[in-house]
Amino acid sequence: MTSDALAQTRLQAVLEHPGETLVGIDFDGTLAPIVADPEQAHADPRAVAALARLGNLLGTVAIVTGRPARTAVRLGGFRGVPGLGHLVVLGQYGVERWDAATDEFVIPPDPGQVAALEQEIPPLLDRLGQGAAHVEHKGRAVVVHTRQLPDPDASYAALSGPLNDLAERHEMVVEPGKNVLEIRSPGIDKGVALRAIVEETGARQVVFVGDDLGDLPAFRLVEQLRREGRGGLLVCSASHEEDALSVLADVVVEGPSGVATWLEQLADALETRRDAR
Ligand SMILES: O=P(O)(O)OC[C@H]1O[C@H](O[C@H]2O[C@H](CO)[C@@H](O)[C@H](O)[C@H]2O)[C@H](O)[C@@H](O)[C@@H]1O
Repeated sequence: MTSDALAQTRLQAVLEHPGETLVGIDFDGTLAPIVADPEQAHADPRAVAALARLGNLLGTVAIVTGRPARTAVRLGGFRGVPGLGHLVVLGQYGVERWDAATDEFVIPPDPGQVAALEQEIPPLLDRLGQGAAHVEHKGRAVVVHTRQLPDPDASYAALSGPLNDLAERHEMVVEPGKNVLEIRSPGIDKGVALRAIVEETGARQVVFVGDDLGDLPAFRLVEQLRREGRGGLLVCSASHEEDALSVLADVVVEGPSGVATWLEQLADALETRRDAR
């Protein structure tokens, strides 16, 4: 079968079994455009509207993000949206959770070593001539951004080794991303998070939509689920910044606006089938 035919077959399985389908979707670069200030990364309203339609059609819709769950809920504008009454947000790579149905957050305490590690970051950045880098504090993780620096790629290269060494000394790991080096605890990733919600919901078809290296474990998990006999469809939100996911994807769309269009088309197709019954 050609890859196009395979993608079509995988989509068809979703269309035929929406009630047993889980859609997992990343936030930054997928639902929200990449912008310089992480506090200004709001979800595309078209994507949120499409997710609300899908919330009435599919078994489960879950946001799986590196953002803290509270931040994702706020920047996504997900609270109180009709159709998103059962949305699940898995934040900080699955450590945190928000359920729209109860409006409850489950947020474990921050790991103790983060505070000590954070204190070392400003002098380290200064020593490396990168003192203007934006530092995002996420409680259980800390993120150094190079996007707003004069040469983001050179700064990224200069910071990568020293931040990895710092993380290692504090028994943490670096999650690389688009102009970001995020220091966080090991042991959980989006693949682990996605596996847990797939088992919890009993989903037989899993769609995952992502754009960056942090989404790779979720892509790998969907490949694994296929080997275990479940259906899986992978959608890449493509950009010039990262191409690791496009080779694995069944569907490649152009950034968050392409994702919004793809979600709208999925909702259209599912509604047409529902109305024809
Ligand atoms: O798992 P995600 O939802 O993709 O979150 C991963 C990281 O995304 C954020 O950074 C990215 O988006 C920023 C806003 O558009 C952009 O400025 C940055 O360059 C991107 O890498 C976020 O700030 C991090 O905390 C997340 O870990």
